[in-house]
Amino acid sequence: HSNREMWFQDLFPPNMCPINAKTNTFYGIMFDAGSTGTRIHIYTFVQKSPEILPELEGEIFESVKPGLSAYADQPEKGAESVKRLLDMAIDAVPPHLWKKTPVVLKATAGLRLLSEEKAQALLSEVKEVFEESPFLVPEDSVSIMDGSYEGAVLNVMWFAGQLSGQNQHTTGTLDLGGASTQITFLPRFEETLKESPRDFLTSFEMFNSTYKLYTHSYLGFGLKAARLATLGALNTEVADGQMFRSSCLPKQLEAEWHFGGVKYRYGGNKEGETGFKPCYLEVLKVVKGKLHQPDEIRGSSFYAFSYYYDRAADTNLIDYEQGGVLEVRDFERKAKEVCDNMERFSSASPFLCMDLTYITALLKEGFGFRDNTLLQLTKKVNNIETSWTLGATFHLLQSLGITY
Ligand SMILES: Nc1nc2c(ncn2[C@@H]2O[C@H](COP(=O)(O)OP(=O)(O)O)[C@@H](O)[C@H]2O)c(=O)[nH]1
Ligand SMILES: [Ca+2]
Repeated sequence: HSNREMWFQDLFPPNMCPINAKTNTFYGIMFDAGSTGTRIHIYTFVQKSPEILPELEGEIFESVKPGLSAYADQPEKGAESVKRLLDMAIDAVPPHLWKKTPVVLKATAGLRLLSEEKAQALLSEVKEVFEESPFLVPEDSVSIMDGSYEGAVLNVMWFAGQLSGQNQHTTGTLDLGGASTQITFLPRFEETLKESPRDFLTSFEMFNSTYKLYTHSYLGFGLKAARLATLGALNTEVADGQMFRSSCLPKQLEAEWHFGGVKYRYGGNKEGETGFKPCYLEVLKVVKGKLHQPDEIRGSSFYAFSYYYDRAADTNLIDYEQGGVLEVRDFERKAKEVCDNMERFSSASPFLCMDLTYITALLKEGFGFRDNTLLQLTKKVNNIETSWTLGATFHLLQSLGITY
């Protein structure tokens, strides 16, 4: 279908062809440079007339691991991983639209955790790759994204009903990345606006509407950063051969782990305690009192993405393809099951107990959700990855005047 359309457009420029007179097809290329991987999203939009919003027609998605921050000391190699993904766009976008197709990379928490100097070196190598490509390179095309923007574009997408259809009961979105975590919702009560820190509230314009949002990104509270925090290894100088131990890990375990360009040695409590109870106490130190708890969300339901989804799927709480609906207490039940029977889960990641326990503590003690708060776990809707990248691309196309 799309091949025919391209053939058609090449022969008859849209403005000369009566059938096509009002149909406008355009593309947007958005890179998500996350802490654990780099992903390219190539979106196709179709706008049938100036009065209605463009529709998302399709997406091409590809990803590579590790993320850019793993190339902290080899920025050129990092940029190379971006170039390989960008080559896909050369094939995906028809040549006559290259110059009108913007390419943007937004880095999230992984780069925020690097030194300014190393992060900038990576970004400028990537910028060079973009400049050498045939695509439109807007100003600020390569940057570290503001955490609240990340939350906003993810949430607004859902509210605009572009993807989700009508779901009036779900108030907001939760995203759990490797290095940071976001919470975003549309406040319903005046009280929430009054008692929230000022920088947690933002106005956001999209789809010709203004949304007043509560949104915050907690840096260092992503799943992988939380592992380090639980081990006591986050933001510390790691001495050579230093060993970090936790009751959340299998007793006999001793291993190595690379994150953000640093090598960590970690292991279980050989002699001491292991299991859910001591683990929960360890993890609690990481979250307790560290997050703002808006009253009105305690019993609301939320969409939950990324590692919430991945860990729920890993432990069969939801179907890997379909997703599902869970209560907060389901994560706790599963955390107990895994932590109190670590031998039985030895084929899974050694961090499974810690991850599930962290998710439980983050939801209950961090955000203050109730045991029966509903979480809607979703990965794809109509075959489109649910990601902030779609909202950000839409926003970008609007600001460049590429849509009508
Ligand atoms: N559905 C979906 N999940 C994604 C996508 N990109 C990343 N993720 C998830 O995001 C998590 C990793 O977070 P990451 O983005 O690397 O770290 P961050 O920089 O802290 O946000 C994992 O759970 C991934 O499965 C995507 O395009 N679609
Ligand atoms: Ca992310």
